Amino acid sequence: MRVAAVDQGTTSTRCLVVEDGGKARVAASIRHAQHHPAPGRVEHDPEELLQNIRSVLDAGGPVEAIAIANQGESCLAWDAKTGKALHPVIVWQDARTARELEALGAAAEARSKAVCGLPLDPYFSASKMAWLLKNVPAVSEAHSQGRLRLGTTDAFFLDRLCGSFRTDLATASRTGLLDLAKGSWSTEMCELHGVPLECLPEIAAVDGGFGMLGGAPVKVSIVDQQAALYGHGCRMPGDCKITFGTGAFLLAVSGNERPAIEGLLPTIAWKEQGKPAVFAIEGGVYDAGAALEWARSAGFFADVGELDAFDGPSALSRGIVFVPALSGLAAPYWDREAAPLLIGMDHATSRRDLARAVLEGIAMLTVGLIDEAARSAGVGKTISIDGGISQSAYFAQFLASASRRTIVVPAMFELTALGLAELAGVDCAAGRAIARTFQPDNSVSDADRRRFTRAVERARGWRE
Ligand SMILES: O=P(O)(O)OC[C@H](O)CO
Repeated sequence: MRVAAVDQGTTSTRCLVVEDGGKARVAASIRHAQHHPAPGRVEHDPEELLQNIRSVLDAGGPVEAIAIANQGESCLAWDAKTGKALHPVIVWQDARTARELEALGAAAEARSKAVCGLPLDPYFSASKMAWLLKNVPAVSEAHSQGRLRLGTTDAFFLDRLCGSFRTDLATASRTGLLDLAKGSWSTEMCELHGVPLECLPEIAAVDGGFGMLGGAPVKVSIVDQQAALYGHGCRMPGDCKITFGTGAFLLAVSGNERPAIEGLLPTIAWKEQGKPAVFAIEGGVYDAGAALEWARSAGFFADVGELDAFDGPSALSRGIVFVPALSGLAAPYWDREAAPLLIGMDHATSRRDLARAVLEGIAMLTVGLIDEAARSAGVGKTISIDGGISQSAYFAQFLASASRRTIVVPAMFELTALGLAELAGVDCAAGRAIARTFQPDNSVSDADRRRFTRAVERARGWRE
């Protein structure tokens, strides 16, 4: 079978054509514009994303099936009659609704955690959809005329491309509106946020079938992180992956019951037709690749090749610490007021020390996620990682040593696409070879770990 696996992510839209045996080729990859209309706001042009999906699929040529991954919590409003978007996509990184959520108070947050497993953070779609209704006249007008559709980007793409106004259970679990126990939209959460339930898409299994596109069925639709979890081959409770993209996202399979956890989040890993939903625990670092991009623009390094190896003891062990809280701190802190912190330099500190501190800071925030995951639900001794930063041998070794776990890097770079193809029925087992393995050594001490924790405490609440 030949499947076009489309990864519509935060920064680009990619299409890989994957065949049985896991043989994959990148057909096309197109970057799209990031719009920052005001501080803390991040938007995408929905028509640009749609056009990019069409273009990368065209480049892929004829296939027997299509599978699409979406960028998670990013969402928008559109007109049911014309299909026209009524506002740009509000991207998952966008924090414009922080105040509104704070005003909802602690009792509301406790209900949100109980019903959908998520805190009241602007990261999730619910408050973004509410913002659209309250602040965009075209959206409230469409609502009063019964023409409004609200959804994550997948529902918009599928509606426009295949005439199928649907989302899947895994993506729905990222909105803050899903009743995790029932697997359906929660009336209580919709009322809490002021999101009209009747404007939301129907919820399907990830392989529920989403209509036809260019003569091929869209067999699979799912969040990119969950697709990557599947692509890493994680199936059993404790199997864990971390993807280092714009942010860093840890997911660990937890089984068929909602995991009882604190700090990290229960989420749906996937739900295949005729099978029970599989749960995962999830934790994110808002800025991973994004922090590295910032470090590059600040002149800490010029080329990623410079980040593969460093001499001598870590920056952290020498007291030079970077906390990459450019967008605040996500799990387990949920602190949008945290700010980036770079501390511990002296007259001898070099540009290279700073670049190294940035890498180590990203790794240390991720170690915090691993520790939390291990505390609450269990994480195996081996963790599989992917994404841009995973290619730095220094980073992977540091992560292994700091987390006290074996870190493996698969040979296949495109794990999201691999997961999509597998969910669509392509046999990819042969494509899942491990390229590199990093065993923990004693280069990161308990004192180093405590030092980083102290730096995080200093970074918190700065933007108050
Ligand atoms: O598009 P990515 O790869 O940056 O992933 C986005 C995440 O799903 C956001 O939660």
